[in-house]
Amino acid sequence: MSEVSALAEADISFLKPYLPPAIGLREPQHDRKDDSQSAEQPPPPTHQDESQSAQDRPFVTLTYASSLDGMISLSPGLRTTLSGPGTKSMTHYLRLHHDAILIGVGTAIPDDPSLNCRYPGASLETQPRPVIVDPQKRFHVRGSKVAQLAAQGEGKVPWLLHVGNGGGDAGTDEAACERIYIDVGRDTSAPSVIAWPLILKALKQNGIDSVMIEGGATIISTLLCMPDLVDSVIVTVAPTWLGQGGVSIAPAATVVGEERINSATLEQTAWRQFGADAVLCGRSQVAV
Ligand SMILES: NC(=O)C1=CN([C@@H]2O[C@H](COP(=O)(O)OP(=O)(O)OC[C@H]3O[C@@H](n4cnc5c(N)ncnc54)[C@H](OP(=O)(O)O)[C@@H]3O)[C@@H](O)[C@H]2O)C=CC1
Ligand SMILES: Nc1nc(O)c(N)c(N[C@@H]2O[C@H](COP(=O)(O)O)[C@@H](O)[C@H]2O)n1
Repeated sequence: MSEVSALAEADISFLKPYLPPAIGLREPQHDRKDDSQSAEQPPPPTHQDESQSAQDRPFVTLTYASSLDGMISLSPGLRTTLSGPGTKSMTHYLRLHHDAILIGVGTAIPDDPSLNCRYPGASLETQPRPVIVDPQKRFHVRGSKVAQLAAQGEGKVPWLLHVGNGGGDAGTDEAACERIYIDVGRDTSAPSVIAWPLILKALKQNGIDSVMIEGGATIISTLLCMPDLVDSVIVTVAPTWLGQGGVSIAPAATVVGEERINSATLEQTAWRQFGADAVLCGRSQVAV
């Protein structure tokens, strides 16, 4: 039996307002559970910055699974399952509705993820593009799960985002991926850090209109402090505590004058239970 099953109509209605606007185009027309329960309808999707986003960046969804103590893995580099069957199916439904899934190399190396969509009815055409932010070329894509799935026609060929201009020798991994080089300029104190507007612009220029950013901790924590770049946030909360020493989602502290203020807040929120887990959807609140 598949580990991922079709969502009930009420679950889909709950998620819909937080999905990229193209919703409907990729909906499999079969294998959906019937469910007469109707979810409350939050407001329709809005874009954080309509004029800028439509041109320069895709629709951005941040999504991850957290424990009750705000952790996403038991220890750095340890793949940790938090989502139950219902929220796992929800994640694959989200994957179905985005053009790309993005993770950092800090997740790609230890997790060796599949990054494909196993939702019932998903086809190769509807698969999201796996994207790995790997500025320093640390990920060996040949032999990785994501490359194997692409070779088997069960996922798309992954894109690796690097710093630079594409110079240098081609490595042995070339057939298994496509590389996108982003020039961050020479005069920078952090030469391996790519500004997020540049990452998102590169995706948009390569035809990505929606991206689901799944982690890890560094990437999610950073983007939570950039609400103008984020359209939706969808968090699975699992009823468990991972304990001290785990990897947590914690945006940088924000200080205004001499006062500590909250680092990030969601608005237009909605909660729903999927099996034993709770799912929180919201939009990043942009400071005025
Ligand atoms: N429960 C959940 O939902 C999830 C849990 N996880 C867990 O999270 C953990 C990994 O988190 P973490 O170690 O923070 O890794 P990340 O996946 O956030 O990757 C961090 C690395 O990505 C690169 N990177 C990130 N942002 C940028 C940028 N703006 N420009 C250039 N490079 C960038 C850097 O690579 P470099 O160091 O090479 O410069 C950085 O060290 C794992 O334990 C994983 O299992 C991950 C996803 C989801
Ligand atoms: N939603 C969610 N729940 C969990 O419990 C998780 N551990 C993760 N991890 C993320 O999903 C990726 C694995 O994807 P595949 O199933 O291998 O396709 C992993 O790399 C994390 O990004 N997510």
